[in-house]
Amino acid sequence: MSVQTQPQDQAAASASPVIELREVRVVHKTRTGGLFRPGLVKAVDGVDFTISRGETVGIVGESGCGKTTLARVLVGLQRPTSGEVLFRGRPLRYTAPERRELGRAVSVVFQDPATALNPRMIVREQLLDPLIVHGIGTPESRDARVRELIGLVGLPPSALEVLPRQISGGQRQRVAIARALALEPDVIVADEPTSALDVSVRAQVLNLLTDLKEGLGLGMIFISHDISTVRFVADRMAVMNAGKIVETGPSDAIFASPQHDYTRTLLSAVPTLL
Ligand SMILES: Nc1ncnc2c1ncn2[C@@H]1O[C@H](COP(=O)(O)OP(=O)(O)OP(=O)(O)O)[C@@H](O)[C@H]1O
Repeated sequence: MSVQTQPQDQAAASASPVIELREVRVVHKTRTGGLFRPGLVKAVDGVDFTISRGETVGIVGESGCGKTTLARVLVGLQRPTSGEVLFRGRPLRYTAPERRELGRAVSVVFQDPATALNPRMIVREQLLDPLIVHGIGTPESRDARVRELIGLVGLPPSALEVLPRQISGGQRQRVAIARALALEPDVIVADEPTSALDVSVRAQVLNLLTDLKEGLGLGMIFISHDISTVRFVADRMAVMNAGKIVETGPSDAIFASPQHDYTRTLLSAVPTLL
């Protein structure tokens, strides 16, 4: 099943897809098959998926359904076992220059900012790092960009001078988001970006992500096990179960009238106020 662009996403419809997956499968080898006999897990099982600038698509499914493996395919960290990945319309061959270009165009925000950031580098260095690695700008323009980035995520310039452990979990995730924006990506993949945070700061980080993608016209793939959070962020969602996308459509329509049994199960776990 593919995730199609809706009429309300006119701008996105006219933009060409940044990433397109066609019948993508990823099979992992595991050690659980028995002695001398590795088992195989179909983590992603025949997924079609498209994302363009300006579009937000949520991916929802319970733990182990293949969301993170799919995210890794989307950012080029995982090669599919079969199927095709198109990057800006061309089949990805995973050459070093292509991976570099993909790394610039599609960035990722992971669940836990504590592991995404280097504990020994101050925030300024963490934000400068991608700019230096990609040879972008002069020392002066990089400094200006770093100040701009920290402002974009709602932190004061003084936050540039601290180590990750000197700020809160929510502030660390803001730094991770700033880092993900450093190379002006077309698409951000946010993989459970609020799951490791205190409940009290989750909404702030979600609001920041939605404001940024609207302000910057980014594409966003928002991944979560929580269907209510996905609905809050994404106009459209893809429901994933056992490696397959079993249902896709506007988030409100899926809430109002789920078509697949698995989606109904996810919705039955959503608390209501009545
Ligand atoms: N590197 C790996 N080697 C072997 N099996 C793996 C590997 N990565 C994932 N798997 C297995 O593939 C399946 C999908 O895992 P994946 O992490 O993509 O799902 P997920 O929906 O993101 O789950 P979670 O939210 O728990 O991370 C699971 O059965 C998992 O155990």
